[in-house]
Amino acid sequence: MSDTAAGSGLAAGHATDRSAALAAAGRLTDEAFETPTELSTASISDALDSLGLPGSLHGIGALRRGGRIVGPVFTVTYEPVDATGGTVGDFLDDVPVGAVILIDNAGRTDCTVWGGIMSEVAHDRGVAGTVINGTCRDVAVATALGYPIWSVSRFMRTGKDRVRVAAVQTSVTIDQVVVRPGDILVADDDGAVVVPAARWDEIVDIARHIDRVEEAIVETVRSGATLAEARARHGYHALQTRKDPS
Ligand SMILES: O=C([O-])CC(=O)C(=O)O
Ligand SMILES: [Mg+2]
Repeated sequence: MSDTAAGSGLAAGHATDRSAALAAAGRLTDEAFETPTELSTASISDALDSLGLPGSLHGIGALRRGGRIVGPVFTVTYEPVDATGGTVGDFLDDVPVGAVILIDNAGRTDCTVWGGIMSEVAHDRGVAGTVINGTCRDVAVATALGYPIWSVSRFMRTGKDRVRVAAVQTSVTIDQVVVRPGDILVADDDGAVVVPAARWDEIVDIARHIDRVEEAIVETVRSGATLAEARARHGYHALQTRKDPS
């Protein structure tokens, strides 16, 4: 058990080494995974558009402003239960350090799949954040911790006796976006977007190019051009236009 796990009083055997944890989370290792701090979900979404790739998770928004996460996805799928016995959070002991938990409860908003105890534990263990196709509660706890959450909504009725974990680390489909364990999720004030792990470097390069062009447009306007002139000069409209159908 590492010092970190000991210090937070967590169970022995929990993955605390980042490289091993990332490898366990999916197909990526630390070395293969650059995490640029500057790229926005908007730039990444435009980069995906330019390649004809899906990835933007429509309907899922930031619980509070100012959060930003980048990390490999640990997927969790929930299903409804008719009788008692279902619960939430059974998977949390297995989530590696640095992973982003992506929970698919089919967009259900009448009962939770995340709450304050889970925020406390995930925060202590160094989980990057939680993205939920569904709802969560105990938002004040997450806010006090600074633990970042993106979800469809917030609502206080528990998922206990209403849902249960059906699968972990299998592909999930959210808003027609197929997400595989180990794909890279980026989330900020504009929402959450997922990039296939194998396309990450390519998407990062394109997103950086888009950022540079957009900065040049603003500079061009500040130098005296009209917005129309600046956009035309730098090819603004075509930035995200599909160029390489795949
Ligand atoms: O029932 C839930 O949503 C879980 C919960 O409150 C918690 O983890 O504190
Ligand atoms: Mg609670």
